[in-house]
Amino acid sequence: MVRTTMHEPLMASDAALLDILTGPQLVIPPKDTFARRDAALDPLMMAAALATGPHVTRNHYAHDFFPGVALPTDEGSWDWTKFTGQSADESQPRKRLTYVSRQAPRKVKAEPTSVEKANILEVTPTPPPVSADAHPPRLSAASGAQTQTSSSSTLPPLEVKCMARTRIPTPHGPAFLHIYHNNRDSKEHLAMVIDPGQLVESSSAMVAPSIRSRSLDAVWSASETEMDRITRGAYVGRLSQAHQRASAPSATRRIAPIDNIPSPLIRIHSECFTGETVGSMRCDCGEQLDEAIRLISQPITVPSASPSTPPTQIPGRGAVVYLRQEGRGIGLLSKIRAYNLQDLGHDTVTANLMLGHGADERGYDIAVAILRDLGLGDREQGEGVRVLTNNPDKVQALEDDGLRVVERVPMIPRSWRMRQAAQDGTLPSSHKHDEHIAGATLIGGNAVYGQDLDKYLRTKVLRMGHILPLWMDGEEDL
Ligand SMILES: Nc1nc2c(ncn2[C@@H]2O[C@H](COP(=O)(O)OP(=O)(O)OP(=O)(O)O)[C@@H](O)[C@H]2O)c(=O)[nH]1
Repeated sequence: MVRTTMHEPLMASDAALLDILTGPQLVIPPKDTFARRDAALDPLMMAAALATGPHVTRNHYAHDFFPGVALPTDEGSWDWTKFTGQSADESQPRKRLTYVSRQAPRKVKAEPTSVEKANILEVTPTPPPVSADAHPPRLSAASGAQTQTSSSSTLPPLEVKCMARTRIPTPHGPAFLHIYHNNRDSKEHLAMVIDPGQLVESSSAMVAPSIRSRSLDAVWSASETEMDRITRGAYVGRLSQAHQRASAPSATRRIAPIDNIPSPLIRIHSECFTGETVGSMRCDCGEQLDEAIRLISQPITVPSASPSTPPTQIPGRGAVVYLRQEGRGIGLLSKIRAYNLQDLGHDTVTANLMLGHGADERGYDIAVAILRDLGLGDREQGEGVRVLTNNPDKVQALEDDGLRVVERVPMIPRSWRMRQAAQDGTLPSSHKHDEHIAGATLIGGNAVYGQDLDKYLRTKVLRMGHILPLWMDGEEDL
């Protein structure tokens, strides 16, 4: 990779560059250390070096060189500062390097390193101006939503900013996908806002307040045009060739709960590539994402104030916040390793512990900040929320991070609900075989049954305290 041509021998400067990239310490060499060759390779390599190493946060995947390892706990493999390349026995050859990607466990990286602290302190006081097409590393306090809580006193207040929003038609109805940036990690966390009332152009038709991002609707720069705003999604009504109206910045306002209208329904969902993208039945994540969008999209019946007037129906409203914390925060690589341990007979909690991780390493402060930006669940201003989850620890964590939760709404696995209905004799015969449809955990799918899935659901109830009536052995066959 370092050679300029296939047959050219490794130059001294190449070797020095390689040492920097693979060495135990990140040392930035003085300018002009290396003789310039023929390509923009050095800046690229230096960028690669800067993007790895001890300053990565726990949310970054680190791509770097290590001795080949079997388990992440071996040889301090997550901690490249421990690797010297030298064997204890000087007569032995240097250890061979392999190229790997991994994520440090939360408990190790939650405390920022000195380099991280320096970066944070250096950038935060003077945030760069934000333009519609720029992706700023830090956010402007004027347009970003801040949380009051900070996981560490050394970190600046958490800020999130919605960079773009667009309409997504789903099998359950329309939604607005919002992409968020934040000043804690480099991931693009998402929010699916379900509020089809917003697609109606006349505001008089809206009964409930619109769920809109304050940071998206804010003015980002004096020079931004109406087209800049519309392109990033700061528009009202439904966008079409005939209708293009930019939104006005929304002042921070108190959204009072409206009489009789239930608080918005929300779900905080953590990324699961296997369950959501390839329909893995080792977990229920794909189904839960789909079920959350379906449940939030259900029309809401609003009882009338007087017994003589019939109830009215309004469109469903709420949001799914989608956090990029794969595998309960341990990352896809560790999750895949955990699956192999599960195939050896361990359950998901034990497998995590065997790999040196906690049972659950997720955090919810970014989700709470995103909801606050959407005017949801804010203790001071905004509506309380009803949260779709079976996990009482998640509710507690959300409340600790400042979310106003007014109700926990359970999510019953579709296969358990269907088997219950079959047992009660209330299952329509046309549904009898639906739960075996291949790939049915994917969006818009149906109930699906599998032994791995059942084992996972039972672990959640028996080992993780999820609040679900347990479907007992021997009752699974329809
Ligand atoms: N470590 C690990 N993570 C898993 C496994 N299966 C699914 N996940 C991850 O678990 C996360 C979902 O968390 P769950 O524990 O299923 O559910 P929850 O979010 O705590 O609770 P609910 O709100 O009721 O769904 C996703 O990020 C998945 O990628 C597994 O076997 N091991």
